[in-house]
Amino acid sequence: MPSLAEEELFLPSTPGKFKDKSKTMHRQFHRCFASTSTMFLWALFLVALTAAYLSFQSFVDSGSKYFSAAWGGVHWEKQVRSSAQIHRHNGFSVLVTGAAGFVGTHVSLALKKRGDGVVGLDNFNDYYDPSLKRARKNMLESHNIFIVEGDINDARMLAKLFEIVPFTHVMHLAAQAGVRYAMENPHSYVHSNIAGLVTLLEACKKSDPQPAVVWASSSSVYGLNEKAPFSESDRTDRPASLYAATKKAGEEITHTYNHIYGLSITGLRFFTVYGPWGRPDMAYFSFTRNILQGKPITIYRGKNRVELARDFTYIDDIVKGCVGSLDTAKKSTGSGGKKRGPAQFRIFNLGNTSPVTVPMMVGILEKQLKVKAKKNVIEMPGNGDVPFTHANISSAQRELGYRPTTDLQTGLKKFVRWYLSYYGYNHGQSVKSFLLGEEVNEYMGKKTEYKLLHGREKANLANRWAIILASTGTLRTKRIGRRLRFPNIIYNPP
Ligand SMILES: O=C(O)[C@H]1O[C@H](OP(=O)(O)OP(=O)(O)OC[C@H]2O[C@@H](n3ccc(=O)[nH]c3=O)[C@H](O)[C@@H]2O)[C@H](O)[C@@H](O)[C@@H]1O
Repeated sequence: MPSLAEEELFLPSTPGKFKDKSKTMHRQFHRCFASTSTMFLWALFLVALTAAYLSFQSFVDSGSKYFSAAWGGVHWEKQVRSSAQIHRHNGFSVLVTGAAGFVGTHVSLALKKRGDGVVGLDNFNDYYDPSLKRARKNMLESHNIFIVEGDINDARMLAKLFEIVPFTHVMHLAAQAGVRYAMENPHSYVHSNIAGLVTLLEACKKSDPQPAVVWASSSSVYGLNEKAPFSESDRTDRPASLYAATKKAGEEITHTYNHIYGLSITGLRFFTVYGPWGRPDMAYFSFTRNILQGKPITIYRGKNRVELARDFTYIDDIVKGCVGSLDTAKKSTGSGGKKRGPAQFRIFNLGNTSPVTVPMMVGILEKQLKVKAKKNVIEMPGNGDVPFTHANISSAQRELGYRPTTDLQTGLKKFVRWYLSYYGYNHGQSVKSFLLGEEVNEYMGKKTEYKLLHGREKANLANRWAIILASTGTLRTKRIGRRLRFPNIIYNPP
C-alpha cells in the first residue's frame, strides 16, 4: 500500500473542495515530516555547496599565488591605468608581454617615447639572470612604464587587465626562448609558447574592443630549409628543435584565432637579435663574458668543417620592424568572442639580409674587447641548431617600411659599450678606459651612492663626471674633464 506521502505525490496540485479531516491531520503530520526532511536535505545541500565554493576559492587563490600574487588592488589598477595613458594624437595603448625581456624592453621604450600608452607584463622567470630583467624593469619605470608581474597563463589576471584598459594592440614577446635549452626543459616551451599563447589569445578574443596582435615568431621555423635566402612562403614544416616547433605551432594557433574570431594577427620571424640589454644565454653575450673573464668559448662547426652562420639582426632594426607592424596592423574585426568579418593575417621575416659566420662574429668581439678568445672548435652537437639563417625581407620592406641599417660590426660595438658600462670593471681596466682610452686622466676617488641614474638631468653630470657602474651597487665617480661625452644610461642594480 502506498504511504500517504507517496499518495500525495500523485494528488493534483489543486486539491478538491471536500476533505476527510482525520486523513487531513494524518496527511499534515506526514507533510510536516516530509517538509522537515526536505529542509534537512536542502540544508545539507547548501552546506555542501558552500564547502565546495570555499574549497574552489582556495584552489583559485592558491593558483593565483602560484602565478604570483603581485597583481590586483586599487593602487595596482591606478598604476596600470596611468601607464596605459596615451600622449599623442591617435596613439595606441599597447600591452607588451615579456616587457622585461630583451626585445620587450626596447619596444616598450620606443612606444612610450613616441607617446603611446604601454603596460608591460612579465613573469621574471629565472631562465637567465633575473637581476638583468629587474634592471630593465627599473629602467622602464624611470620612463613611467609599469610592468605587471604575472604569467601569460594567468587568465584571471589577463581578464582584469583587459577590463581595466581597452588595449588597441598587444605586442606579444613573452616566450621561452633559446634553441638548445629545449632539450633540457621541453615543458617550459609548451607552457609559455603554446599554453601561454592560447591563454593570451583567449583574453584578446573575449575583449571588447579586440586588440590587434603582433607577436614574436622565429627564424628557427625554417628548420632544415636549404633554400636561401629564407622567404615567408618557404617550407616551415621541418623544425629542427622543439623551440622551433612551438613557434611554428604558434603561427598555426594564431591563424585559427584570426579565422574563427577575427583577431588581427602579425607574426614576426626574428633572426638572431642582438644588442645592448641583450639575453645572456645567446652566443655573442656569453662569448663576451667568457672572453673578458679569460674563459674558453666553444664554437660549433657544421658537417665537413663548414662554419655556422647567422643573419644577426641589431635590436634597433628589430624595434623599427615591431613598431612598423603595430602601425600597419588593421583592427581586429570581432568583439566579445564574435567574428564580424575577415581580419588581417600577416607573417614577416625581420632579419638583416647579410649572414655572418660565428668565427667572424668572434673576431669582431675580440677586436672590440681588445682580448683574444680561447677557442674550442667542436662539431655541432645534434641539439636543434641549424647551419645557417638568411632572411629575405622584401615583404617587410614593402609593407612595413622595414630597412635594417646596422651591420654586425657597428651593432657589436654598441653592445660591448653597453656590456662594459653595465657589468663594470675587467682585467683591472675601468669601463671608462675601455670606452675612452687615454682620456681618463684624473681620479677624484669619490664614492657616491645612487639609486638610479638615468635621463637628461643626470646625464648632464656627464659634462663633469664619468660615473662607473660597480656591480656591488655602488657607483664610483671619476673626474674626467669637460670634453667627454657620457653614456646616457647608467643603472645601479638593486
Ligand atoms: O633567430 C632565431 O630564431 C633565434 O635566434 C637565437 O638562436 P640562435 O640563432 O641559435 O642564437 P645563439 O644561441 O646566439 O647562437 C648563434 C650561433 O652561435 C652558435 N653557438 C652557440 C653557442 C655556443 O656555445 N657556440 C656556438 O658556436 C650557434 O650554433 C649559432 O650558430 C635565439 O636564441 C632564439 O631565441 C631565436 O629564436
